Amino acid sequence: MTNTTLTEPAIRLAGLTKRYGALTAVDALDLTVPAGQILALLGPNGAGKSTTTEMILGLARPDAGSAAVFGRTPTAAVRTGAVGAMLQNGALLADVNVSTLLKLMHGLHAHPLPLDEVIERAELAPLLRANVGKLSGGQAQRVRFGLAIMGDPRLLLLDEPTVGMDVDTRRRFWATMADLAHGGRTIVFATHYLDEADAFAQRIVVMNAGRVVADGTGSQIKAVVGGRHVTFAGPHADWADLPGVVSASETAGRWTLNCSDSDAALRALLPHPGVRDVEVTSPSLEDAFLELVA
Ligand SMILES: Nc1ncnc2c1ncn2[C@@H]1O[C@H](COP(=O)(O)OP(=O)(O)OP(=O)(O)O)[C@@H](O)[C@H]1O
Repeated sequence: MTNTTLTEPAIRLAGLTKRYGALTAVDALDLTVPAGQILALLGPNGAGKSTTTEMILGLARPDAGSAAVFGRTPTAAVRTGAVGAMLQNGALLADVNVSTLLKLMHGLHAHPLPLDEVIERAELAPLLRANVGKLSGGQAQRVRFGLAIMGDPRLLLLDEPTVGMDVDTRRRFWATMADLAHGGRTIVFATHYLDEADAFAQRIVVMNAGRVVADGTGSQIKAVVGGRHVTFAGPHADWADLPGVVSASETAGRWTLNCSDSDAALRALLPHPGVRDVEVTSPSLEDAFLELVA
C-alpha cells in the first residue's frame, strides 16, 4: 500500500453519468466517500443506486465523468483485492455445494480471510452441504456476503444486502457488519429502508432519478424525509409558523402540516379553538422522495 492510497478517499465520483437510451440512470453524480466511512445509498426503485454501484465496481462503463476507488480506476482497484461486493441476485455457481463454492473462491484471493472466519461471520456452517442452486433467497444472500468479505477487502459494496433475510438474520447481519467496520473498512450499502440506513450508516445519501437529493447524517435526513404529517380540520391561520412545522397546505377545509417535529407541532396546535379530527401520519418514503425533488 502506498502513501497515496492511504490518503485517497475510498470512492470519488465526479460528474458520473450513465444513460440507457433516452433514460439517464445516473445524472452527473459527484460524491466523495472518505476511507473508513459507512455510507447508505437510499432511494426508491430506479433511483440509480445499482447502476452507481456497478460503475464503482467497473462492471458498467460511465457515459461521462469518472469513478475512482482508492485513487485508482475501479477495475484496477478490484484487481488488487481492495473491493468486495454483494450484488442484487449476483449469480452463484448452481451445481455445487456451499462448501465447494467457498473453497473454490477462497483459492482465487491473494490474501483471503481464513475460511473459518468467513463461515463464522456469514453464518454459513449450517449451509455447507447444501446445494447452492437450492438455497432460499436469504440463505443465498448469506453466501454472497461470505464471498464479498472473503478477500478481506478495504471497501465493501453491498446492494440491498438484507433482501430476503428474516428479521433475526437481518439483525445479526448488521451486527457482523458493525464488527467488520471497526477494522477501518469502508462500507457502502444500497437500501430502500430509512430505518436500516439510520441504524447503521454514519452518512446517508438519498438518490432519486439518478441524482443526489439529500446528503447527511441519519437525523438530518430523517428531519427531511422522515418527517410526519399532522392533518386536521380547522380554520385558516398561519399554521406554518407553529413550532416543528415546515410547511402547511389546505384542501377542502382540511389542513396538512409537514412537520420536522410532530410532537412540538401537536403541543402548539391542540389548544387552538376550532381544531378537530387531528391525525398524525408518516408519509411513505416514496412520498418523501417526491417532496425532496419537487
Ligand atoms: N441494463 C439496463 N438497461 C436499461 N435500463 C436500465 C438498465 N439497468 C438499469 N436501467 C434503468 O436505470 C434506472 C436506474 O436503475 P437502478 O437499477 O440503478 O436503480 P436502483 O436505484 O438500484 O433501483 P432498485 O432499488 O429497484 O434496485 C432504472 O430506470 C432502470 O430501469
